[in-house]
Amino acid sequence: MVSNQCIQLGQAIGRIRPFNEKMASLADRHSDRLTKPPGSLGKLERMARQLAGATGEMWPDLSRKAVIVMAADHGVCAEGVSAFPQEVTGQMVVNFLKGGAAVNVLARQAGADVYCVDVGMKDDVREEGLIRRNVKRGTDNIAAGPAMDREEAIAAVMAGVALVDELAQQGYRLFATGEMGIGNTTASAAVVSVLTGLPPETTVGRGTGIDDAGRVRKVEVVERAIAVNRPDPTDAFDVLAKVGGLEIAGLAGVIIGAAANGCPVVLDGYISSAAALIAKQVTEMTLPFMFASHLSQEQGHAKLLEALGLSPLLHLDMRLGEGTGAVLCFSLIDASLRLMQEMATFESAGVSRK
Ligand SMILES: Cc1cc2ncn([C@H]3O[C@H](COP(=O)(O)O)[C@@H](O)[C@H]3O)c2cc1C
Ligand SMILES: O=C(O)c1cccnc1
Repeated sequence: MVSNQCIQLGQAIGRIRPFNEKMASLADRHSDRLTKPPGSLGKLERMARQLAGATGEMWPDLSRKAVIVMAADHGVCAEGVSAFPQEVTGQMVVNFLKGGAAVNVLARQAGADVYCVDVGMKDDVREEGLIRRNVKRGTDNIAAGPAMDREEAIAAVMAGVALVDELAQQGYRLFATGEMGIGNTTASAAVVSVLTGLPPETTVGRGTGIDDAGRVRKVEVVERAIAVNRPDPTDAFDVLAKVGGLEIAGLAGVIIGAAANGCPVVLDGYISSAAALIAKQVTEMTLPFMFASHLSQEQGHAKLLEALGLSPLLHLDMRLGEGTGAVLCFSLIDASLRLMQEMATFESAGVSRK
């Protein structure tokens, strides 16, 4: 039976417009008329091209910006895969809502709003400002069986799509992906291993800072999760349901939703990029809307970005998550658009060229 959620997801995918090559070429042409050697602004120029092609506008107004922090818990924490206890997820969510986390500070600096979503937290947090879209009170332990069922995975994806639809209605045009979920680098590594074929030895990192022995255990846990669940790498929802997480699913939905609304979406670190791999698997049409913000210190992130065909803008040795790296790149996107709009051309400034 095809559920209502599946139909809505199909409709969202159907709304994604293909990359506008004509607008991208116009952006390139304009860029080459500006008072600089062609290509000398590097990725800032390529960004302007991609923004034009993705939005279908030469000068998109991306002044309204939102970072969506999807929060969820992970049953796999029972295997001792994180350096922090599970209750930190809920405690950090309260911190986000009070404005005290790193992502809040960086969002204030970037002129962006933070939206925190309970898509799968274990605790029923009722703090003011929390967007309550709980699909399941934490995943089950992926080392012993599936994280969730397929319907729950699709419902979490749709929670992300629907939220972006709402925010786009309110005028937001630029999104960043963020997350909070103790244990989520383990689920992300499992998703990445299944979808890329890379062994867990390559995709498993230290997350919040586990030691060598902890990492050996984490690799073994991811190997077991894949062996026990046997997810189908050609079926993104099977992968999400068997070895994923509710925030990873929610963020895949945010990415699909952004694309459906013609809005660029800036990816944060490892977990966000794992969600992007899911979105890419659902439809490659999401790819032109994605920007990779930074290269996380988390092992495997470089290979994951390679699998997405994306090149990170920043190398800051960060390994936090929450959306921090993505929000930092909002100012680079603003810079790219501003250069395109405000720089003089060779003609207008009377600067010679051959
Ligand atoms: C205080 C604190 C704030 C955080 N903000 C993001 N994360 C990050 O750490 C978690 C993933 O690492 P692991 O898989 O090792 O648990 C996620 O919640 C992620 O967003 C945090 C972690 C902690 C402890
Ligand atoms: O890259 C990330 O997103 C990350 C890395 C470590 C811990 N939490 C998040």
